[in-house]
Amino acid sequence: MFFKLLQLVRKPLRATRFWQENHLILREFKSFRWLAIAAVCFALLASITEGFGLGFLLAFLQSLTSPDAPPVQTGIEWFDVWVLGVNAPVTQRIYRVSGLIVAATCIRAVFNYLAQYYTLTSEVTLIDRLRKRVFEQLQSQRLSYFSQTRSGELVDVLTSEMERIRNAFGAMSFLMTRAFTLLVYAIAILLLSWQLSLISILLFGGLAFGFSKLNKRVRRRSTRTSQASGRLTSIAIEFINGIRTVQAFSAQDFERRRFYQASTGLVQEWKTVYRLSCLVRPLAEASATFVLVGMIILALTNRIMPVASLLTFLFILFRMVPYSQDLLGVFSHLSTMMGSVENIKRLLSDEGKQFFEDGTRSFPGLFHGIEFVAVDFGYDPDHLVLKDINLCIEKGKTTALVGASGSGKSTLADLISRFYDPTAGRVLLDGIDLREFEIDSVRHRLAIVSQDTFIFNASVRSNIAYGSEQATDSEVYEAARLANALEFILEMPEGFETTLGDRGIRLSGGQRQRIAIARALLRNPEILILDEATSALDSVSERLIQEALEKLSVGRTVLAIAHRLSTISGADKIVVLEQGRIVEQGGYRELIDRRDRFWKYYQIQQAS
Ligand SMILES: Nc1ncnc2c1ncn2[C@@H]1O[C@H](COP(=O)(O)OP(=O)(O)OP(=O)(O)O)[C@@H](O)[C@H]1O
Repeated sequence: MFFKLLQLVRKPLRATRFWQENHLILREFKSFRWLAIAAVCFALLASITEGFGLGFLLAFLQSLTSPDAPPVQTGIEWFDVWVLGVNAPVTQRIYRVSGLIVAATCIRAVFNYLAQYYTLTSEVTLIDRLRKRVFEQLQSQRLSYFSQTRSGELVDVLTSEMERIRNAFGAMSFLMTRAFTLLVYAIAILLLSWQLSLISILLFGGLAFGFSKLNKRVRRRSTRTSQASGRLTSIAIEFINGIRTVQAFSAQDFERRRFYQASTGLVQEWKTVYRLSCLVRPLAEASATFVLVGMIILALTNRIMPVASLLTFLFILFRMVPYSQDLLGVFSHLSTMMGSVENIKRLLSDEGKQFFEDGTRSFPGLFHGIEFVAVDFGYDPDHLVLKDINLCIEKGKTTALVGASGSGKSTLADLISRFYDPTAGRVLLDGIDLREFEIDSVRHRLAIVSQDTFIFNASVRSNIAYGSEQATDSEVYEAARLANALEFILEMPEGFETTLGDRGIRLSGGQRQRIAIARALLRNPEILILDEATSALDSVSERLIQEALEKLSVGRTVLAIAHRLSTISGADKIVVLEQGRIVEQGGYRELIDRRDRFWKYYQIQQAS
């Protein structure tokens, strides 16, 4: 009694835990619950119709084997008399029952069709919702999240893992329909002979228990296949994205080894899973046949029931066996999907993630300037990249950042766009903390022309109008003209409609940069961040770009990160960074005359 009570309490607890563990996925059902309910209802109706079919089959067999015995009846008088024809001659009864069997099969087929349709529709809707949620989650992550996570793993979750979840959902709905039908079968055999049913349930229950242990082992191994698959995708994506570097450094062999190793590793993991999961079906088949044969012998030797009932009983049992096998097979298949479920849950979960906290003020535009007050910053808080930065970037002026590679110039610029927040200190826009502003209102007035401008696999026009979708064709044309990009764009086969290929692979470095300048010009930004390309350009490209940048900078607040000191001779203020600290600042001539840090850089560049 005590144990029964304990079990009653434990069941809802287990259901609650299941909900808690999977609510990130399960809550998505809300949006398509009617579809799911329709699927369940039709599956249920199909199973009930199957039950009727079995009743008709019993009546059919009875009429054949014992024509004189009273036929099985439903107890509903009008149905028994008018439809089953219990009072009619035996041949007519056989015809009627045959017709009923055909009708039940047809109706069941219709219900099955509807159940399957609604299930599949629910399936794709669930995946659509999950994919969008994962995407939203990624959108709300800080930039630091992406530098800590391998892009391949994220892509893997958005593509293959989603596909596996879709399979899992399909398997679950299959499980549900099979379970309904099995329930109907169980009721039917119980009605035919509860003793024989009890023996079958005990024996089959024992088998199912044994197989659930096997499934648990499969589940544990499957998590490792998901990890291995993520690793493989990561390597593939890195290889494709870095193909220029791979070829330039003749690193094909290294990449091949890395890829082959990961691929073979994945195969090994799958092999281990398959070794276990493939055991389930044949083992189940063999043991079930053994049990069934035993039962037939038992029923025949002990004459437990009339022949028609025994035939129906066995017919149902024979149908139950593959259904139960399917059920077990699906369980083990589901077990292999648990790794994917865990990966998606990890992405959807908020735990351990730092979300971007947006401000509430709308940024009205810059009136005085941007100020850094005692700013410290470190990608990892124990290792500061910027230390005690105090700096004023005046409105309408050009401020240039100079310093050795790795001194923190790009990082400092990134703090203005709020890609990162200071570890200590504040960045102020007209005296107000940047964190108080709605970031979109700030970014709308800001443009970045950086070393690694991303070119999308879209037309030249879409690339220039990226982020300014409302721009007219003539505005795009004008921006391209001002950016000195018009000439090479018009030379392309389809002009502005030419597709640029993955990451702008069809463009030269200088052309890419001019597209970036046109993109910035179109935004007409108040604040401009220029991260000069470190890669050397030919002198014509350099002059064209410099000219375009000068046009772009007119009347704007500019923060320029310079590698070539010649490009910043016109800057209003030059700031020299060394190991994350400002070591010198002032006008170009003033710093040259001071003959200190900036002068040293100047000397080095002059010499080279
Ligand atoms: N996403 C990141 N995660 C961790 N560390 C980073 C990241 N980006 C840059 N760093 C580190 O921060 C330091 C400053 O880098 P930053 O890119 O700001 O220098 P920089 O002066 O702009 O260099 P360069 O002139 O070569 O572009 C470097 O030590 C760099 O390794």
